[in-house]
Order: sequence, then structure tokens, then C-alpha cells
Amino acid sequence: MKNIILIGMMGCGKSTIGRMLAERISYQYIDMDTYLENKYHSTIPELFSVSELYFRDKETECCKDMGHTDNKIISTGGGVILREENMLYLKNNGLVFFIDRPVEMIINELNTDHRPLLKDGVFKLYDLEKERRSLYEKYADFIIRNDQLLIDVRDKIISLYGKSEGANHESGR
Ligand SMILES: Nc1ncnc2c1ncn2[C@@H]1O[C@H](COP(=O)(O)OP(=O)(O)OP(=O)(O)O)[C@@H](O)[C@H]1O
Ligand SMILES: O=C(O)C1=C[C@@H](O)[C@@H](O)[C@H](O)C1
Ligand SMILES: [Mg+2]
Repeated sequence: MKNIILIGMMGCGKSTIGRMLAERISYQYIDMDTYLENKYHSTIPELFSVSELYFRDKETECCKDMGHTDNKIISTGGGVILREENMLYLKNNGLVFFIDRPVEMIINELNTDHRPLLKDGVFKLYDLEKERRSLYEKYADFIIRNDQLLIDVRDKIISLYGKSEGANHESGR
């Protein structure tokens, strides 16, 4: 069965929802930011301190790794949509869900430590969202509005995933 890939802005709920999904359907959960930090034995701020390009190249390598897996719940870094190549790897064997949480809600919760792109303040999130929304939408198989109970978001994703994988199964894909 395909991976479930969660994309969206920093702090939109990918990790929280990812862990809830994994527990519910007994899939392994992978947080790509953590995977990347372990793979390269460096923190994200350390990689960014070389350059953003350096970090983005490492991120692409991790997407390539994910393209060879299945039956995983994968939460991605907020900027994964910046390279088409990343999304081709992830979509190779994954169904993509855009977790769409209003920026005002994100700002209430977000801790900006360890987030190089928010070093000038959390309000940079509005600019990032303006730049990135169309990309999240472009790559999403499904858009899930996250302004409701987390458990309802989880169940919606499971239902859409089940229907999609069931349809593929019946058509022999
Ligand atoms: N529907 C919701 N109801 C209540 N709290 C929520 C909801 N969605 C997200 N949150 C809260 O928002 C915060 C950020 O969520 P989370 O860490 O899962 O986001 P993320 O997308 O993984 O962020 P990042 O990977 O950029 O750190 C958490 O405290 C989470 O509990
Ligand atoms: O939105 C982004 O570009 C990022 C989000 C984080 O998850 C990390 O992947 C990193 O801090 C970059
Ligand atoms: Mg996360």
C-alpha cells in the first residue's frame, strides 16, 4: 500500500496528525526533518548555516529514500514542495495530503526556536504561505482543512486513503 505523505506549512499539524495516523492504522511513522538530521548527523540550523541550498540538497536525497518505501506515514519539511524533483520521488509511491491550517491558528502555537526561516519573527509565515500555497495545492491529491478536532482530521485522511487504495486495488493498479 502507498505511503501517506503529509505536506503543509511549518506548524500546520503534520507531526501530530502523522503520529495519530500511524497509531490508528499501525503504519510506521517517519518525520523527514528528524530522518534528515539522523542521516546527516547534523541539526537543521547547522545545515542551513552552510547554506539553504546545502540543506535543500540533503532534503532531496531524503525524498529519494522515501520513494523506495511503502506502508509509511511521512510528515515532510515545510519547504519540500520547493523542488518538483522532491515531489516526484514522494508521489512515486505515496498519496499526498495538504494539511491546510490557517496561519493565524499556527501562530498561536508555534515555537520559532530552531527554525532558520523564521529568525526574523513568526510573521514571516504570512509571506511564506503566500509564496507556497499554490505549490501545496498543485502537489496535493487531497486538501484537508485543519481547523477542526485533530481526531476528525485523522479520520478524514484514513477514509480518503482507504477509498483511494481500494479503488486502485479493484482496478488492478
Ligand atoms: N486541529 C488542531 N487542534 C489543536 N491543536 C492543533 C491542531 N493542529 C495542530 N495543532 C497544534 O499545532 C502545533 C504544531 O503541530 P505540529 O508540530 O504537528 O506541526 P508540524 O506541521 O509538524 O510542524 P513542524 O514540523 O514545522 O514543526 C502542535 O502543538 C499541535 O498540537
Ligand atoms: O518551511 C521550510 O522551508 C522548512 C520547514 C521545516 O520543517 C524544516 O524542514 C526547515 O526548517 C525548512
Ligand atoms: Mg513536524
